[in-house]
Amino acid sequence: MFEKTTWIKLPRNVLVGHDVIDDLGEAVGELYLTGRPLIVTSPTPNEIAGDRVRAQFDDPATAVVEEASFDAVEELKATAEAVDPGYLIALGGGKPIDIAKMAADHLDVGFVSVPTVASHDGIVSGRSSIPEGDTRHSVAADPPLAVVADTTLLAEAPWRLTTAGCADIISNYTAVKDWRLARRLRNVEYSEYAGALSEMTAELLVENADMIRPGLEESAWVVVKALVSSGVAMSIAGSSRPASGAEHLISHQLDRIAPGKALHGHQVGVASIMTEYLHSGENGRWSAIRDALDELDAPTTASELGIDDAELLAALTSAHEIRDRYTILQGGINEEAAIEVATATGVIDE
Ligand SMILES: NC(=O)C1=CN([C@@H]2O[C@H](COP(=O)(O)OP(=O)(O)OC[C@H]3O[C@@H](n4cnc5c(N)ncnc54)[C@H](OP(=O)(O)O)[C@@H]3O)[C@@H](O)[C@H]2O)C=CC1
Ligand SMILES: O=C(CO)COP(=O)(O)O
Ligand SMILES: [Zn+2]
Repeated sequence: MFEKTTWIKLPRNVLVGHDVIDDLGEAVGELYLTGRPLIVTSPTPNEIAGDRVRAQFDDPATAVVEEASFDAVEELKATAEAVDPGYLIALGGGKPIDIAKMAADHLDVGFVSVPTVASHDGIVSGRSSIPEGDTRHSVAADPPLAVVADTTLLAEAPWRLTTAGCADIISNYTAVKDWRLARRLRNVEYSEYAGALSEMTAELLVENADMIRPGLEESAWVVVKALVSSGVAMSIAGSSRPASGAEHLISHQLDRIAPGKALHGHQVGVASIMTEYLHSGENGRWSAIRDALDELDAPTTASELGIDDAELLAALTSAHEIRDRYTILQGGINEEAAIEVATATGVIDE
């Protein structure tokens, strides 16, 4: 008997464009939500756009979060108990969006994502990534009911955050390769639809790389649409598999070994150059991934990440230990092989 059930949760309204933050009230109105909103933001986005958001709602409450942590989620839930919101609006980068996403899930209310930076695909996905001690937990939660991404604001945000978003998308190439490998060798459930969407998203971004430049609204548009697509691929898959393979394992290890040194997207981009080499060898597409990252001003070496060679090699050789996810690094890579891949790809100097 056919017993599979598919349950795909996706945003209902996705609004991307010039000054669309002023249409947030209308976009939320179409969701038939009731009650007052609790706006979850962090200091800079609150300063930049908080008043524009608040002006569109009756009796909004605001919570400003300073850090991404499980304590911050609990504090937000306590604030929500006091203000009794009908739904949450997350305004900012990954930090307030992840916290609001997780708190909304616990409170059983909806949330709307209003990203002010295009730094990674978590701004639209159904996953929160919350650090705890030297570990990072990737927690499943419902994706946003709506995403309102104002390209005017996103184009003005720091360029390095946008290049990190681009690199997070480019890493989808190797994430999908790892997923297919896991299907072949471990019979892991695989979605052709999600895999193809994720790969096509990376392809489109690379094809448009020459028009992704600082300060250009068109660039913000291309990047945020790619992030939305990647989030949709994860929602279809019901996991982060289409966008997170061995390159993400290496990045998660770097977060433990060298915390705070580089952005998530930049780490997964550099790691992706190496995992592509491991998949396809010296004549594979690793140099195309490196060139695409370079064209987008994203780092391609450990030193550009601000990470020293020993830290990179430690992350590479221990990445397989942190999660039960079959990838090209299954069983681990030894020190000699790690040096070989890192030097052959130019990630560390010979
Ligand atoms: N869910 C997922 O799948 C993933 C989640 N993450 C999580 O996301 C977080 C990192 O994401 P990131 O977006 O970098 O986080 P932040 O929310 O910390 O934003 C990055 C920085 O940009 C500032 N900022 C926000 N908007 C603007 C703007 N328009 N102009 C200028 N500055 C702005 C913030 O200011 P301020 O300091 O005032 O907030 C902050 O300093 C981490 O907590 C990480 O764990 C990472 C990868 C994947
Ligand atoms: O960053 C992500 C996808 O780009 C989320 O992946 P993780 O599940 O590894 O946290
Ligand atoms: Zn990522």
